[in-house]
Amino acid sequence: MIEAFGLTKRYGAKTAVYNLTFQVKPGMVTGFLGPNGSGKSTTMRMILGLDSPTEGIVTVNGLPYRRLDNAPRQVGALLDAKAIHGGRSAYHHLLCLAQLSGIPARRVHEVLGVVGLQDVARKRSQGFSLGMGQRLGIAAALLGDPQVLLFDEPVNGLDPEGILWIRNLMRRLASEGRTVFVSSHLMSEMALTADHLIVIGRGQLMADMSVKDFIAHNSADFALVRTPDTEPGQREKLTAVLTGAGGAVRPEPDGALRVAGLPLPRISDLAHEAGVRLWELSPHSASLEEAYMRLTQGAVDYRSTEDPRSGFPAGAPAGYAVPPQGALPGAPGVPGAPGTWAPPQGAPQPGYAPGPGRPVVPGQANPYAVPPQQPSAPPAAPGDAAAPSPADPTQRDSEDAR
Ligand SMILES: Nc1ncnc2c1ncn2[C@@H]1O[C@H](COP(=O)(O)OP(=O)(O)OP(=O)(O)O)[C@@H](O)[C@H]1O
Repeated sequence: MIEAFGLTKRYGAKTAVYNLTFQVKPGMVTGFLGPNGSGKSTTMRMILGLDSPTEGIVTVNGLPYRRLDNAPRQVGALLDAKAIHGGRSAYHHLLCLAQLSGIPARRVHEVLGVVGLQDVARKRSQGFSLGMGQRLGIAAALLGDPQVLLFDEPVNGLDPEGILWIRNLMRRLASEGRTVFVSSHLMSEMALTADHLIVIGRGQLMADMSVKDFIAHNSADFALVRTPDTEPGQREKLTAVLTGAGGAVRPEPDGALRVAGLPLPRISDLAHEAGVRLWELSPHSASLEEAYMRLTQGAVDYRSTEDPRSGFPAGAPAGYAVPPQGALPGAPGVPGAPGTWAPPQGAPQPGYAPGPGRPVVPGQANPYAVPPQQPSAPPAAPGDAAAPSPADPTQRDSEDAR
């Protein structure tokens, strides 16, 4: 059992965690959710005695971590999977940890098997992929066969198979009666893994309830209603009618209306009576992810803004400029249709910008342009639509530990 009472942590003027009181009970997986910078890692560090609370207290099995007798046998944690001596093999890394806590060497073999790293156990961990590093961190957490386990973002960098494996592992550990506390940004993942949720925003408690209750409170049904785009007055008319009938109506960014509190046949009848034509009337359920976003939207520290692309023309988003129709061999003749043409492989064209998202400015020297290799190819025409972005260069680490 983990118990926090009035837990507060300040770093100078910054309050990272404020007055948190909660319990993490044994026999279940408790998800610890919050946006970036909301104080999850700080809370976990305080639980593990790596940071001292400014105010309040947090205990594990009734005592602050630093007062626990042979703490690694009672509490296991994955905090930062990269915090490993890269020159050591997985086996030696775990053996060192085991020796420090009086854990027998045979346990190292056991946990290597549990996390599926037995075949690479003698390899230096600096060559490990992100997923292998996570597995090694989890092996270290399991080493002392502890009753209490903390995992900070354990699915980071894992592929779908790895995520499923972690989910099953957490559930199994909880079913053995252990206390399992897992932080994540991903509501959707926690909905599948956790029994209970603790949600924080800007360091403060926002929800502490079972996943079942969270779903019951937050996944309200609603209807999406769309009137003809060509008749904007219809949308306003329908909004007034539905609101008057007791519906909660909210405009969606794409022009549809989101209507809660009225059944679909009633919406249809009301629209018919008001003489409003409908292009769409469809049932929906708010996802848990949406409910979580709604809950925490006032507590998000980092918000993106639109990219105004000042000085760049509209319609040339990807760094390719489509030349005039028929100008290049192999280009299908679809003039000006974005996303229908890609340059032939191995033949960069004028105006090609290496890397996604670098637009081309017609009439200006393109600072990213590769010098033309085919002098006969014509320059990009101003206002031409762009072809699709180059392939996403990001690639997942291969997960060779399995
Ligand atoms: N050592 C520190 N010194 C100063 N500020 C800190 C320190 N550690 C954390 N913070 C600040 O405290 C706040 C909470 O950080 P924390 O890392 O606990 O959040 P988090 O929820 O784990 O974020 P993420 O999901 O991005 O990992 C942040 O604003 C962070 O910048």
